[in-house]
Amino acid sequence: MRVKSKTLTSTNNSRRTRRRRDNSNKMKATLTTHLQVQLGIPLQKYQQPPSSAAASSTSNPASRFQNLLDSVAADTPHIQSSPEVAGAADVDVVDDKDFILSQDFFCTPDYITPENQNLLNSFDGNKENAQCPESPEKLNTAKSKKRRQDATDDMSDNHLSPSLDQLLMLDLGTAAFGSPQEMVTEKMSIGSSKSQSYVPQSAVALRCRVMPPPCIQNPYLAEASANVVDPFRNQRVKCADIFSSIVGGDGLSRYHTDFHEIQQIGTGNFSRVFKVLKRIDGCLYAVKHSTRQLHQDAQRQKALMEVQALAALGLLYCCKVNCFRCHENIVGYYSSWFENEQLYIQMELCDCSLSVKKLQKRFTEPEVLTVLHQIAKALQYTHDRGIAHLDVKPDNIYVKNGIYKLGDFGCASRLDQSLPIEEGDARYMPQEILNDNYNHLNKVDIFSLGASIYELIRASPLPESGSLYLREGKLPLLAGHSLQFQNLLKAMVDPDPVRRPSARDLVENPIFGKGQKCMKA
Ligand SMILES: Nc1ncnc2c1ncn2[C@@H]1O[C@H](COP(=O)(O)OP(=O)(O)OP(=O)(O)O)[C@@H](O)[C@H]1O
Ligand SMILES: [Mg+2]
Repeated sequence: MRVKSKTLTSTNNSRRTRRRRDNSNKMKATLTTHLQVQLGIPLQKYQQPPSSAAASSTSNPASRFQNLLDSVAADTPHIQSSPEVAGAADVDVVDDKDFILSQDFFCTPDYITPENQNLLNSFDGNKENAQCPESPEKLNTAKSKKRRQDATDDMSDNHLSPSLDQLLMLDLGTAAFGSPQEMVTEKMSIGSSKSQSYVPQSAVALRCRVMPPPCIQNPYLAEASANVVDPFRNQRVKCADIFSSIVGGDGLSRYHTDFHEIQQIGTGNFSRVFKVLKRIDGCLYAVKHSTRQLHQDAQRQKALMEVQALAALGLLYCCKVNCFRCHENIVGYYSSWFENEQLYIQMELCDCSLSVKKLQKRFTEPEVLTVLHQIAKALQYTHDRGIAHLDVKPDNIYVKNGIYKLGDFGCASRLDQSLPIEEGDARYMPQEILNDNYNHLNKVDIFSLGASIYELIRASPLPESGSLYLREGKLPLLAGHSLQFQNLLKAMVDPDPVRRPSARDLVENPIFGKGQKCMKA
């Protein structure tokens, strides 16, 4: 009985082994097809018959690829779902992590796929140095650290053809940010390879996705959460340095990955603005990016102030619909990032600005009253939150579907003077700010709005240095316009900022009757 039982077991085992081999072969065929599609190269040459695979040397890349296929096939759940196979004593034990890592590697997500497929071109099974990926989980910590160091050396030796191990070496696991020494090593490896190969950049950028950049306090938000605990702060700061300087190198552009550029729609003194289509949601946006590279932290921080002001104002929590919405008269803000040392800002797309040079049209009184009322509402909202725009002018007023919106918060500052003040376009600035009197920054915006409205009525640009008449509060008679309107405009450009109406006064002025409130451009 005992012998018979043994014989039966042995027969069952050999049947199981055969069935397992059949299943494995089917699985391998499927995987090969799948990998061929992923890699875009024929893989037959890397495969060997099962018998020779076992005998071949582990240093042979072809056999390592075969082993990889074997491992995946043996570890695939639907094969193991058979209790017979699952229970077989002679099944090769394959670490789950191998499968996940291998698949992660081959199914590289699109956002890290380099535009130039050099990596895949370098994947040549005939080359001695092309090694199959090895799970870092199987390596002890010391080995893992050594591999990182080795790879740094390797990259400088062979930067044009990084091996698969090098790519995997820059793992996304918990060891992503280890000791400060490791970070230094990382920085060196990035620095040395930056101009030569994009692959390390991709890998490091991936790390930065794992360890996001620092949380920056928004100075425009009164209730800014200064006490928020950031457990990764020290590590984040190091990461942010790398992030801001390397992202946007060859083949790794968030702008080009996420957006399709349609056309340039504007140019400012410091930036260019493009109409873009966001690939993932199919919607149109405006993306503004600085023309100059921002090499220094101070430059970056200054540029960021526009984003922070826009974020503090361009988002409004709407209880009715229980979501964030833009203020109707402030250009909507979506997102921002650094790329190639330039700041990118994704905004609501508007139809055009009220630039007098571009529009070349004379506004009627009802039309300018609509502009005045809507931008006064934007300013009331801005001033109520302790912020001054400081660059109100027709170029920075956009129109979308008949709604006027205030944009370009590049000069925004706090009314309490707690932030540096940089006045905007001199043509629209009142005398007091040119004399460095910053006590009534909200009234600076009122003067600039008055000067802008005056320009829209005249349909010709103000002189470069601004209108002396306006600064002295001397408004030329505006033929064909009501006295009520002319008096309001005169009050807005009063040389004494205290006597100028506030944004709230403007919004509530009886000149904007019921009809005016509903009127669109
Ligand atoms: N969201 C938008 N939708 C449509 N057009 C826009 C948008 N943002 C900017 N523009 C266009 O781009 C031009 C330049 O933009 P912006 O004023 O923000 O740049 P800037 O460099 O800060 O300008 P400035 O010279 O005023 O400092 C605007 O005058 C406008 O014509
Ligand atoms: Mg502008």
